[in-house]
Amino acid sequence: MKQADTQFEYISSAKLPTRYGQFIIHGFVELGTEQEHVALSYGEWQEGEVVPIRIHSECLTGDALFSTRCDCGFQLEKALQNIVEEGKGVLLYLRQEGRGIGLLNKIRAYHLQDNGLDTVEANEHLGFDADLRDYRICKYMLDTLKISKVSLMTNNPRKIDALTDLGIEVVRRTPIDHGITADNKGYIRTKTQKLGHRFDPHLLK
Ligand SMILES: Nc1nc2c(ncn2[C@@H]2O[C@H](COP(=O)(O)OP(=O)(O)OP(=O)(O)O)[C@@H](O)[C@H]2O)c(=O)[nH]1
Ligand SMILES: [Zn+2]
Repeated sequence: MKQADTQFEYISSAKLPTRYGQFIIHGFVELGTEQEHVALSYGEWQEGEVVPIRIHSECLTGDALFSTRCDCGFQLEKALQNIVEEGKGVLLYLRQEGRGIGLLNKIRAYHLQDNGLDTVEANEHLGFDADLRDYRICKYMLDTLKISKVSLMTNNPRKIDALTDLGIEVVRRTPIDHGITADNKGYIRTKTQKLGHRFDPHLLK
């Protein structure tokens, strides 16, 4: 599995038993920034087979601290469950906290949202674009795992475009609309209106 790239490097893999099933965790590093990313794989596939995947952007508050301010923690859990139900799949866990602005800037952005700005306005107020995420490492991770065709769990069309531009065939999109709560409905509405996310309008009433 060892392969090198000028920008990314695969480091190592190990068993990762979880509440949902027995995954394997694969570690990667982005050279230069030394940013560390992981992929969790489950089951087996042939080269050229369509594999269910989720690209999950780090959200410490939602993924680890049970926040209901966003839908991330719910989506993370549902993605792992879906993969196990399908019998195979991969979760790419990218360390792009706060859509790329980092944890502390996300807390600054949350503070601005507590005072009335929406998620996009808050980023802009802090001098950032609405979404700074870079998906190039996905191609390297998927190549390492011998995946060229995917069924992608997402509500975000930008992820489909990013993978397609990188040469990964997105054969289908599966919505992942779990975790809509009274605390995050407004945030999700803003994502649909300003960031192009797709949600069933009935879920946001
Ligand atoms: N800057 C900023 N980042 C946020 C905010 N709320 C959540 N995030 C980050 O947004 C990222 C998740 O992005 P989302 O827009 O929820 O979803 P997505 O990954 O684009 O799309 P899906 O695949 O459909 O989940 C994580 O990195 C979170 O930390 C916020 O108010 N401001
Ligand atoms: Zn979140």
